[in-house]
Amino acid sequence: MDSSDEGVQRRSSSFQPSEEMLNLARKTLGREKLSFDENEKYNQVMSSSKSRNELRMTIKFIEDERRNSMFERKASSNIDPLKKELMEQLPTVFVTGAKKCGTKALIRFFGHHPQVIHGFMESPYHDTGNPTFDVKSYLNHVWLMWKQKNDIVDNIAKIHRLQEQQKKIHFFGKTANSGIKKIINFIQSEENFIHQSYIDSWLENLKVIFIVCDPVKRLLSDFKHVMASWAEKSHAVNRMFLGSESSAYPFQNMTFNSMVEKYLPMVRDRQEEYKKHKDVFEMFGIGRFSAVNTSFTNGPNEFGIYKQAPFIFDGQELKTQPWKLFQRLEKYLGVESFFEEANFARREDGFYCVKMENEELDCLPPSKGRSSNDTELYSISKSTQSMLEDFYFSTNQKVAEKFNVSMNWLNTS
Ligand SMILES: Nc1ncnc2c1ncn2[C@@H]1O[C@H](COP(=O)(O)OS(=O)(=O)O)[C@@H](OP(=O)(O)O)[C@H]1O
Repeated sequence: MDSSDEGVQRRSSSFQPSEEMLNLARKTLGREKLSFDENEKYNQVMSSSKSRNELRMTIKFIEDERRNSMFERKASSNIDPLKKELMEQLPTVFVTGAKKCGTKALIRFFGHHPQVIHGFMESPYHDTGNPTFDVKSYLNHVWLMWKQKNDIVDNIAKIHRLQEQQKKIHFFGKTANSGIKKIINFIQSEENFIHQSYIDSWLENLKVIFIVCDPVKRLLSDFKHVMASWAEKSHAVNRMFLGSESSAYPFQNMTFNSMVEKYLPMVRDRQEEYKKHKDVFEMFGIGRFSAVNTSFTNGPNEFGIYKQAPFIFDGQELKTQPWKLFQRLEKYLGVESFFEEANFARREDGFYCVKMENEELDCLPPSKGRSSNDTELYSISKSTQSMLEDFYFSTNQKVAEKFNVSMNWLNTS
């Protein structure tokens, strides 16, 4: 049995659904018609919250197994992840930060810099509990990014050009902070997994860009995306089978104000109760940016596991004067000057896009940038605003002071 098999074994042992539940869950996922007996069973399951939850866990169990086998196929694909060339392709700049603050816009637009390579996909670290397998899968994935070619990027050609000109290459990856830590811990503790000299110099030079943004607007954006996917996926399995109070869609019938009114007091004052709603817990928690404090500092000149200070900025800057932000970022990375106002143009709804050499615009897909279509559902009352501002104030202020980040929203309260 190789190490990846061990991972699958470990994953499967925690929850073992019954054959009957598996059958029901498979049919549910495949939207297959149920026989009379199965239908009876299904109604029985749905009438009790305990067995409904078991069905939900069984569906998740099947989905996890499918995903794991997909990773396994990837990890054992024709590229040997242990090959030196591949191993030495870890991102040299990680783009991370709070969800919905603009990580995609940053990586895609800054990727037009002549010294930057980025892929047209995220580089998530999937934690299956088997770090050897997970890091191999990660390496495979970044290898695909490294050599990607489409209408907008041609990485191989760009890499060749940079090598010929003997210019430094910066390889951008969009990976969550927790994943970055796991990768670093693994390659440091696993002797000879990747050449030690490579690891040492990689870590010494590794740069991290962390995006924050107004936590109230961020929360609203998260809320909108959940609501939109709820509306768009009316036939989604979750929606059909998980009942109105499911943890996947706990606020489907609420406005933003009523959602905050219900859940914020739980987050703040009644954490035990709140733990039942893990997804919502995370949704509120992200805007505290506590990951910045825990990841980057052990003291004024130490940055935790990182050797270099992070570049932290307010994602709002991507919407106002992105070229100014990009010029600061060029300095931080030590790359040649490239971006100026003329590299940008606004799309119809006001969001910026990058103007490419052929004059065409490179914009984010329309699903990004929904902030403009406000409705009653998404309005923020004064009391919601001030409750949320109070909730986020002190943790945000700490980050602003320690890392000298300008956070305009802190001055309004
Ligand atoms: N130029 C441009 N085009 C489109 N969108 C832009 C741009 N600049 C910043 N943004 C903002 O990015 C928000 C999405 O952030 P993320 O990419 O971090 O979201 S995600 O967490 O990866 O899903 C997205 O949030 P919403 O407006 O709520 O969709 C945008 O506000």
